[in-house]
Amino acid sequence: MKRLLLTGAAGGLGSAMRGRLKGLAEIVRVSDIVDLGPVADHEEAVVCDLGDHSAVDRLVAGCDGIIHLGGISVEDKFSKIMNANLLGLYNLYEAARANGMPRILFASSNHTIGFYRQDEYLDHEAPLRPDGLYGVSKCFGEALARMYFEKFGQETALVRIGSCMEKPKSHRMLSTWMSYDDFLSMIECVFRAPRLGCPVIWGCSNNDTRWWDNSHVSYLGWHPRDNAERFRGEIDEAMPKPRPDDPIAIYQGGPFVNDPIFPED
Ligand SMILES: NC(=O)C1=CN([C@@H]2O[C@H](COP(=O)(O)OP(=O)(O)OC[C@H]3O[C@@H](n4cnc5c(N)ncnc54)[C@H](O)[C@@H]3O)[C@@H](O)[C@H]2O)C=CC1
Ligand SMILES: O=C(O)[C@H]1OC(=O)[C@H](O)[C@@H](O)[C@@H]1O
Repeated sequence: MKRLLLTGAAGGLGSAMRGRLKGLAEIVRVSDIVDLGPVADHEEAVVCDLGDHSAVDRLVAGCDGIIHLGGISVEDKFSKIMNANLLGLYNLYEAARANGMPRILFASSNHTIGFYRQDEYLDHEAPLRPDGLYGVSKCFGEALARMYFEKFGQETALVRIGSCMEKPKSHRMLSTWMSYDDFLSMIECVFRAPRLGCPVIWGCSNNDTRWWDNSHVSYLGWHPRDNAERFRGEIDEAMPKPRPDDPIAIYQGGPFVNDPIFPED
């Protein structure tokens, strides 16, 4: 691919993935609302608010693929979520429609289904059960992407990321963790597949205690290799196991189920 757009490139996951995308495209266009730091030879940097329609149109122009990580990534005031995750998504899909419909990988979240219990095993057809306004915004993103697929043929991978970070940080994340290497191999599969469609993909590694079934996307050939189980001893030593009646230990969304609705100023 000639030019791949990475939004949210200054964030936690964006900064971790940024350097790993070099082999995927000749140019990686990295974007965020904040400064992007030093720019490598194969990169071009664009500072842009996802809520700005014409700026997003310029951002997407000339791109052959989009990894969309930008947005509010935890529970927050609705006004903040609305700009980045609702208006921002609409702007991104309209820009894609106007610019040749590049394939999109959308960073959705396990918080679309956070109110399922940890003893339930889900497939992609499980009805949505978001655990907060942030989760609702990811449900919106998935629905918007689906509509652009049905109406216009725009392809998107709806990646319900569990916990993508260097290593799991809690007992819950022994189930939800996805390693950076596994995310990278998923990205490669998504952009190399001859046909993608608009599937939900559960974003977790090959964890012994995972809760999600990806068999419906076996056609993508993604085989996550890491397993959070190797961190169990470390987690057991670092923190007590939550009590079984603690919502953190009951619900797939973990601590997010306890978040309040944050008031506007
Ligand atoms: N890291 C994880 O385990 C998970 C991440 N995700 C999703 O993956 C994406 C990346 O996650 P993280 O890197 O952890 O989050 P993060 O909060 O570190 O990064 C998000 C980036 O989006 C940028 N951003 C926020 N509002 C913006 C706007 N209006 N215009 C342009 N950029 C804006 C922020 O400046 C930030 O750099 C997010 O969409 C998040 O919802 C979903 C599930 C789990
Ligand atoms: O559930 C989780 O662990 C993750 O889910 C998310 O959607 C968040 O963006 C991330 O900050 C959390 O760590």
